[in-house]
Amino acid sequence: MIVLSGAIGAGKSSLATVLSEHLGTEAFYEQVDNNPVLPLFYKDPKKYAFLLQIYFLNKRFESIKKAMVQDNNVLDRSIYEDSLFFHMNADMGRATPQEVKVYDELLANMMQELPYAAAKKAPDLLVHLDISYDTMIHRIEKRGRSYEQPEQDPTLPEYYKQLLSRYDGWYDDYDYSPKMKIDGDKNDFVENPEDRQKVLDLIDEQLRARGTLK
Ligand SMILES: Nc1ncnc2c1ncn2[C@@H]1O[C@H](COP(=O)(O)OP(=O)(O)OP(=O)(O)O)[C@@H](O)[C@H]1O
Ligand SMILES: Nc1nc(=O)c2ncn([C@H]3C[C@H](O)[C@@H](CO)O3)c2[nH]1
Repeated sequence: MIVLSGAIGAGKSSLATVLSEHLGTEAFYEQVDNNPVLPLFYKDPKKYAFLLQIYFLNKRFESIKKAMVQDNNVLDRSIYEDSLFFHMNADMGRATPQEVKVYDELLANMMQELPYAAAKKAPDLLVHLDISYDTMIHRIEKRGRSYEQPEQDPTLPEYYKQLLSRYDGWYDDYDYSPKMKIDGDKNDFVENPEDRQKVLDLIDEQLRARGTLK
């Protein structure tokens, strides 16, 4: 299983589609448009942060179990980033220490079950999409989910900045699997065929080195 990571609008879903088509495997997408809790969270984060996190954790675990049955299936966000999101929200006062404790223990418990529920415990490769703040805002606007737009909520730019800054340390510390970084500012794998090929070649190279691509 290949897992993608990156901040909001980094291009994970887009790359999941491109990469899974290239490899002839299946992509598993985060529950967004059909997620009943996400708009509630953006409207009232303090009330819904914990519920949203449990929702994502449950869906992510379900996707991992399905994705891990075949080499090179692509998951468009890692379970480890959910924890990054939640701890940031908790630090902002949107979850209680008790909720954090319950979440952390539930996550640890579920991760222990993973080798029994799925074929492996960790991904074969993490592909991180690195983007700047300007790119993040531009992509969020381009995609146009109403509840994510800064004009809906003046605190969102600060939320996005904090999220991005936490991602730097998160990637450096990530050691559950081999990892690689793609410059998501410079490589337009959505519209530019040359950039797309370049990114696919970089990923193929890593997969060959790991023996999951012949
Ligand atoms: N490398 C890229 N170059 C140019 N545009 C891109 C690139 N990657 C994604 N986009 C565009 O940016 C927007 C967000 O992309 P996408 O939905 O794939 O991001 P995401 O990381 O899955 O976001 P989220 O975390 O919110 O689900 C889309 O409009 C997409 O077409
Ligand atoms: N609070 C919170 N915790 C998560 O684990 C999490 N995972 C994703 N998201 C939000 C970001 C995008 O708006 C949207 C799509 O990625 O969902 C999250 N929000």
